[in-house]
Amino acid sequence: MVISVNLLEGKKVATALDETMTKRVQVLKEKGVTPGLAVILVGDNSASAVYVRNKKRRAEKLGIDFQLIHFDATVTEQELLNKIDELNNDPAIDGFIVQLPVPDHIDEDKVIEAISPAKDVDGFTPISVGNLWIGTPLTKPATASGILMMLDYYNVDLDGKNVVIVGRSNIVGKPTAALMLDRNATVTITHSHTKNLKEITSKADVLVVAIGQAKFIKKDYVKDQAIVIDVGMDRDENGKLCGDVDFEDVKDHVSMITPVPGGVGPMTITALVDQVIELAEGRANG
Ligand SMILES: Nc1nc(=O)c2c([nH]1)NC[C@@H]1CN(c3ccc(C(=O)N[C@@H](CCC(=O)O)C(=O)O)cc3)C=[N+]21
Repeated sequence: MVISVNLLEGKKVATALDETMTKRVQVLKEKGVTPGLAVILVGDNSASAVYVRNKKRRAEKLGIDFQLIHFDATVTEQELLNKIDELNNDPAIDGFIVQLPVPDHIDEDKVIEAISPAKDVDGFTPISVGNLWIGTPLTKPATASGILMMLDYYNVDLDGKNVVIVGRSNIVGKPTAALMLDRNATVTITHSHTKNLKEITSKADVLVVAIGQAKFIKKDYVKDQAIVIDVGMDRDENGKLCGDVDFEDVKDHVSMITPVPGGVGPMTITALVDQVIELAEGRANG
């Protein structure tokens, strides 16, 4: 008998959760409130364009007003800051994000700090990050939140589990650690200077990988029957989309694993639109 690997199918979970979210949007519309999401995209990064297109598709499917503000790569920092100020004060916009990365001549920290924490659906402003770490989140970073929504869907209990996160980015590694700590997991964050990485990752009950290196994690990094969450969006030697985990190498060794594509990516978008709907619900209820 061939036992096939248990996939954490983000794409299917996302579709299942869309139903409840669509209903929430309908209830809001009956109250005269349409959730509004804006995305600021700077330049022509082709990966960013794909992600933004996916966000637009999902938002519109749910009945959310979606506004794309696309600036040329040559936009000045001040023009970008002016647009952010405008969105901060636009009552039709419940939340917005500035798709990262921005071009080098623009100070990313300055841009993020200009976003009103009340509309920061990425959860990237210093106020949002502080609130996340003290356990009173205003908004939650979408990838981290999407990972938890997916684990909840599959009834994975994190309490007391050994979680190892590979990658310490502000967008994924750190916020995922914060949310999992809140679920009483024992969390270790590893990174490029970590010594004996393999020894640490192979003790993980749940291994989260977000480093942006194609197929970096092989079988010998993974504990038998571990749960593996692959946040990577990389290209393999043939230019095919793949993750940070060598799926074929580890798949017979793990209890559950996210595919790439179809895993964390769609859940990131689910978490983003969920956040926008939640803010709109706050607006509707005054
Ligand atoms: N301010 C900001 N917030 C973000 O949330 C943000 C960002 N900047 N910059 C880039 C990363 C990346 N990200 C993804 C979203 C959707 C997919 C997604 O839909 N992935 C599909 C396939 C995509 C494809 O076909 O290439 C999948 O995994 O099945 C992936 C990655 C959001 N990010």
